[in-house]
Amino acid sequence: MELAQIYLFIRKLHHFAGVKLYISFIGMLLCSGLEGVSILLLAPMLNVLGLFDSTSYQIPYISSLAAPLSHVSEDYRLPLLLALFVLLIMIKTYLDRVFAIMDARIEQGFYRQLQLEVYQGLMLSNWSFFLRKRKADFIHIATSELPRVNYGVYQSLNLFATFLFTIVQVGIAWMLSPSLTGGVLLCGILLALYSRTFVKKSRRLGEEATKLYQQYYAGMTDHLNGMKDIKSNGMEEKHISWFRSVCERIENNSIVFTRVQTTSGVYYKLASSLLLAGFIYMAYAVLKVEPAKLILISVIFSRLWPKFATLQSSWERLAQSLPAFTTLANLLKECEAAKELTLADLHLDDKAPRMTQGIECRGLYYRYGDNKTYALDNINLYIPANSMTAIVGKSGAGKSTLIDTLIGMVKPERGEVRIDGRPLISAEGESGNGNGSPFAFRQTVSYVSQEPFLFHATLRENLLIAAPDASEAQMWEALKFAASEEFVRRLPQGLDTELGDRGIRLSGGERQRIVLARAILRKPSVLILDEATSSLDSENEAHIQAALEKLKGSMTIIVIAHRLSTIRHVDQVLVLEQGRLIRQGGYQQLAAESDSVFGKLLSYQQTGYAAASVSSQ
Ligand SMILES: Nc1ncnc2c1ncn2[C@@H]1O[C@H](COP(=O)(O)OP(=O)(O)OP(=O)(O)O)[C@@H](O)[C@H]1O
Repeated sequence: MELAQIYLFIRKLHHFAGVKLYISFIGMLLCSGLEGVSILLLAPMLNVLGLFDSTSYQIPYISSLAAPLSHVSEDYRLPLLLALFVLLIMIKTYLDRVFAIMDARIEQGFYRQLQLEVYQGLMLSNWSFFLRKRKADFIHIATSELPRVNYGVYQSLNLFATFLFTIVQVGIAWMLSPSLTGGVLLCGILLALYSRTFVKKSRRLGEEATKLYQQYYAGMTDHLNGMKDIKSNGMEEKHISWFRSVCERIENNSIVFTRVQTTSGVYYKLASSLLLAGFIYMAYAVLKVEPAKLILISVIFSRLWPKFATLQSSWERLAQSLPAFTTLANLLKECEAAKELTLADLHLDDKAPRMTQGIECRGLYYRYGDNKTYALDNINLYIPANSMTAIVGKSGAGKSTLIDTLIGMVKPERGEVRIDGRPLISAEGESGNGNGSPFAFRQTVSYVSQEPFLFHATLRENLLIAAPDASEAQMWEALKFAASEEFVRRLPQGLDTELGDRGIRLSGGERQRIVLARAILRKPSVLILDEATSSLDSENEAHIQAALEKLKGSMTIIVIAHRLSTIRHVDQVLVLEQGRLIRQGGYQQLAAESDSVFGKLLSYQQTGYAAASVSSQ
C-alpha cells in the first residue's frame, strides 16, 4: 500500500490539529487503559468470590492490586470492588464522550480545511491547467473523493489507536496468562496473514469505485450541460440507460465490498468460536487447568479477539479508500505545479496602473498541449493604449488564443508580452508579483468571452460581482450602454430579478448585453469583446457599436469580430490566419486590398449577406 500518501494527509492533519491531536491520542490510550484496569479488577473480584486464588498463580500485579483489600472487612470487599468497577466504567464512558466530541471537531475541521485547500488550489491555478482538465473531475474529487480521504485519515488514526489499544490489552492479558495470550496472538497473526487477500480485494474495489464515481460525475455534468441538445434531439433514453448502467455498477461495487468485509468478518467469528473451543478443551483436557483460569481465558479471549477483527476491517476500509488518497494527492500536486498566484497576492489589492502606452507582443509562439501545429506562430504586434483594435480571421485562426496570451492567461512557448514596455508574461516566466503581474493587470481588464457567463443570482448581484461599489445609478448607466435598460425595466423585479442557472431565464442576446454592462461597470483600462455582439439583432448591435464609439479614447478596446461590418470604426485591424498575423492596418486600407484575405472576407460577407437578403425577400 502506498503508505506515503496516507502519511502525507496525516501530516496535514497534524499540521491542522497540532497539540489537540496528541491530546486526542492520549485520551484514546487513557480510555483503553481504564478498560484494561477494569479487566484486572476481575481477578480480585473472582478472588473475593472464592473462584480464583490469585496468589497461587503468582500473577504479577494482581496480588499487589488485591493487597489493600486485605485491610477491608470481607463483607465490604465485593461491594467495594463492584463500586470501583462501575466508577471506572463511568469515568471511561465520560472520557469517551469528551474525546469523541473533540475528535469530531478535529475531523470536521480537517475536512473543511481539505475542502478549502482543494478549492483554493483550483482558484490559484493558471488557465492552462483548466484547459487540460475536465471540469467534472473536480466535482468528483470535491464531492466524492474528499469525504473518502477524510474518512480514510480517520480510519488510519483509528487503526493506529486500536493497535495501541490492542497492545495495552495484550500486555494486560500477558500479565494474567502469557501462554494463553501468546496462543491468541499467534492465531490472530496467522489469520491476519491469511486475510491479506481481503485487503487486496478491498483496494481493487476502491480503485473501481473511484473510476465509477468519476464516470458518474462526468456523465451527470455533461448531460446537465447539454440538456437542451439531449431534449431537442430526443436522446433521453440513451442517456437514461447509460446512467442506469453506471448506477448498477456502483451498486454492485458497494455490494461486493460489503461481501468482502462480511466474509472476513465471518472468518474471524468462526475462528473465534473454534479457537475458544480449542483453548478451553486444551486447557481442561490436556493442560488440566482449573475452572477459575478457564474463566480468565474466556475473558481474555472475548476482549482481545474483537480487537483483531476490528483491526482487520479497518485495514480493509482503509485499503478501499486509498485510491481516493492517490486521486486527491495528485490533484493537489498538479494544482501546486500550475499555481500562478498565492493567497497573499489576492489580498494585496495591488491593481496594475491603467495602461498608458500599449500592449506589445514579441515573437509569440503557442501550442495547445502536444499539438504539432502552432495556435500562435511568431506574432509581433503593437496595440496602442486607448485605441480600438479588431482581430479578424477564420474560425480556428487563433484569435481567442491571442487574447488569452495578451492578458497573461496562457504562457507562450516562445516570445513575450509587454505592457507599457514592462514584461507581463514570457516563455521564461511571468514578470513576478506586485502590480506588474498578469493577475494585477487582469484586474484592470474586462473580458467578455464567447460564452457569456452569469451566476445563478439576481441581476444586481451579477453586476456587483464585477464592481462591488457601483451605485444604482452607475448600474443603470452601464445597462443603458449595453442597450439593456429597456428590457431590464420590463423584468418582473427589475434589478432584483433572479437570472436562473447561468442566466437561463434570459435570451442569448440579453445575456450578452448584461455581461457587457458588467464589463463596462468595472471601468476597465482594457475592454476585450470576443464575439460579444454575435447574438444581437442589428438594432441592438448598432446601438452597442455607437456606445463603443463613445468609449473610444477613454480605454483600450479590442474586439474579435466575425461580422466585419461591425468594425468599420476601429483604428487598426489585425488579420490572423492559421496562427499567423498576416496583415495589420486600418480598416479602409485593408478593405481596399480586394485580393487580400481581409478584402476577400469582406467581399464574401457583403455578397453573402446580399444574397441572403435577396433570397429572404
Ligand atoms: N483547449 C484547446 N485544446 C487544444 N486545441 C485548442 C484548444 N483551444 C483551441 N485550440 C486550437 O487552437 C487553434 C486556435 O483556436 P482559437 O480558439 O484561438 O481560434 P479562434 O480564431 O478564436 O476561433 P473561433 O473564431 O472559432 O472562436 C484552433 O486550431 C483550435 O483547434
